[in-house]
Amino acid sequence: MAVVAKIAPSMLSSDFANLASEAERMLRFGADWLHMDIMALCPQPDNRSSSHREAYLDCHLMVTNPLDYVEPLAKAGASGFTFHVEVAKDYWQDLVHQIKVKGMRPGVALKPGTPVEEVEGENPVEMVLVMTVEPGFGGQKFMPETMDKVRALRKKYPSLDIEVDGGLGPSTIDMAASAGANCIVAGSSVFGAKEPANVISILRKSVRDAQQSS
Ligand SMILES: O=C(CO)[C@H](O)[C@H](O)COP(=O)(O)O
Ligand SMILES: [Fe+2]
Repeated sequence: MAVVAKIAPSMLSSDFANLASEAERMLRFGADWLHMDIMALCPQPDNRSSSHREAYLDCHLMVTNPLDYVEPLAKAGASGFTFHVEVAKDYWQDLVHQIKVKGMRPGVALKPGTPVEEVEGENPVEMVLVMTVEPGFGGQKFMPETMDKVRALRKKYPSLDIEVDGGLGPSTIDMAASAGANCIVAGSSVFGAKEPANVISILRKSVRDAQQSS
């Protein structure tokens, strides 16, 4: 069975002064997940409004000490916990275990220069995030050369969630979708659009079309 398309607007591009209503707006527009880029700020348990308590929070940890975030993020209601393998090379499998124990879905992120071999191991992750820009901020240019990694992962793991993050929008989605990505993070292309719902549906359609023609 094909993996399911998940469209995840990146809240990094949202209006931070109105985070709750921005989240609600995206869910209304058809977002499957809310992508939360965590650098220094960490959501506290009481910060979730009741209206989006059920939303899937796809947390992308861009921190050097992901282990310190397992407990607080679990308490805050994180759904997915994706950390960068580059900062946890010696203990990433143990970290995956701890994330699972806390009831979150573990994911491992790869910077553009990190090979897929870094995430092969005995304690399987539920998602691999292939960064399609250097991590750090929104609005950067998509790097097509990262698609080789998406293709290699999809070939080896037909039912793994493969996420792409950085520079995704209507003009780049077909490259990612045809390479085999099914979880699509999009910040500026969604939040900067006149009609975000249209962009979300274009992204989803591209993933579904690519799956049907593969
Ligand atoms: O992890 C990220 C940057 O490193 C983000 O998810 C970023 O917000 C993506 O934004 P855009 O879609 O505008 O490239
Ligand atoms: Fe991200």
